[in-house]
Amino acid sequence: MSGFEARDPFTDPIPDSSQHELEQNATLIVNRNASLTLGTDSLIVLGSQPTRAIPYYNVLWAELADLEIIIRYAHPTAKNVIVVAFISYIVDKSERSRALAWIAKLLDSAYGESQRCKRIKVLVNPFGGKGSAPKWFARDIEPIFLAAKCEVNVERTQFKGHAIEIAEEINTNDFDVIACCSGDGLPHEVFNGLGKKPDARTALAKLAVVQLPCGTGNAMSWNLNGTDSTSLAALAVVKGIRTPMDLVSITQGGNRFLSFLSQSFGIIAECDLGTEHLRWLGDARFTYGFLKRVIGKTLWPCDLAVKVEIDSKDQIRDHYQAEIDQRASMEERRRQTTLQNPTISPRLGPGEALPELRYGTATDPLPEDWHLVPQEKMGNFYCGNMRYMAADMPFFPAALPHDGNMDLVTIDGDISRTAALGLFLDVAKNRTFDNPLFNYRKITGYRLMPRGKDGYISIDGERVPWATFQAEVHHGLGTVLSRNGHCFEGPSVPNQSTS
Ligand SMILES: Nc1ncnc2c1ncn2[C@@H]1O[C@H](COP(=O)(O)OP(=O)(O)OP(=O)(O)O)[C@@H](O)[C@H]1O
Repeated sequence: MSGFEARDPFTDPIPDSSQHELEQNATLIVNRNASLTLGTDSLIVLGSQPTRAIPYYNVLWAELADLEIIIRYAHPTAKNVIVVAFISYIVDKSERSRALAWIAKLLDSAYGESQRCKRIKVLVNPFGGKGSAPKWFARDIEPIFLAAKCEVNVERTQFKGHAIEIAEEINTNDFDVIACCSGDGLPHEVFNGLGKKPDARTALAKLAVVQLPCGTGNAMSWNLNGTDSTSLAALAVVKGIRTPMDLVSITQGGNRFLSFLSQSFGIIAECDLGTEHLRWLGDARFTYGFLKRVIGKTLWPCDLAVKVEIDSKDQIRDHYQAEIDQRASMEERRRQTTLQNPTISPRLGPGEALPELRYGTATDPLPEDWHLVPQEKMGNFYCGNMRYMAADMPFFPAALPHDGNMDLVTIDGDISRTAALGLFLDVAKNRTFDNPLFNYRKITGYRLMPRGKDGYISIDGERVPWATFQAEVHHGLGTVLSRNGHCFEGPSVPNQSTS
């Protein structure tokens, strides 16, 4: 995947000689022929054969046991696999206090603003990954958590909806993270379980929800961990930075629930949910469903009202850049809400249930400035809260974790088959944003009324009834862990028009 590879943590080169001119106290002599030096991006192990650089990102833990210094780290054994490895040396008795100070510095560099020793509630879907999730957790994930001194409490989900109950009942003081060894279904349930708590806002601000990719759809992990490798994702969670994330309230009939990923109506929903019987085809079932409907030029007429915030692509580009440029101030804000001493984001009052709905529910009269517009030619209605919808599907390149907006893409269903196919193929190459057929808006709410008897509406990949629904975004209501603390992984909105 472009964008991710450039930041591969294992490509850190051994520094050149100028970088060896480091402060004296950065180096710990561990025996006559060996030394450990804190370099710019890596721990440099001199005296081992050959000289090695271990990127700080890979350092899991370091400690002094009596006079033995032990450093555990993630060692790559293949492009997408890491395992726990360690080095150990005996330090001289006279060096003991210097060694302790050196270890403290190493851990500062290894963790930066990421919380150490996270307390993680792990939920394992025994059916995730065609039944492999429990094995993958034990083999690829748990050893990394334990080597990083995380506290781990594991529970297998027993039935559909169990994760909602677990999250609703969890004591928010006992954990820092809820990690889902699953596809995208379990995180959806966990956000909703936390949302049912009487103090939902506090719970959603305190507990970071993460995914350890064990499903077929692992969009959350692609967005936040930049991978669907279980071991790399485990390391990303260990090193993950708490990041507020917008969540979306969906109302339909008398129900209200949360969406963290996407809502779709039209070709995407049909390809996802309408091809379940073709699961044996693997990922190809989506392509098959897509081609079938493109060839048929299927339309999904509906009525749609949208609360648009930004509708020009140039302005969306500027908005995206401005949010990215604010990184320092976001980090500052996050520092004030570190997990060790959690306080609630200034936008949220502590101890309260889910926020009031600004725009009412799907059954209320439409807000005054909203207008239902008939959409006779709707082909694809796709509203996203994250960048990736699946591996190599960065459908929403301008999506940001907490800009207080949803990203809406609509595409007419009567465009030529060649154009539709071109758009589909261009998503993976991140070349759709400037295509005039790819209608892209930043929005804060919408109501969609489907027409016809029946069809598919997908919320976070789950089917909901074929009936009017309404969505509105809540700025920074949830919390996740991300690699960089401020944006999703992968290619972002192109700098300038590519069309
Ligand atoms: N023990 C269980 N028995 C039956 N269903 C379960 C069990 N545990 C979890 N589930 C259900 O499995 C679904 C979630 O699966 P998962 O999170 O792996 O996401 P998914 O995206 O649906 O999976 P996949 O990506 O493999 O298609 C949820 O609906 C959840 O309630």
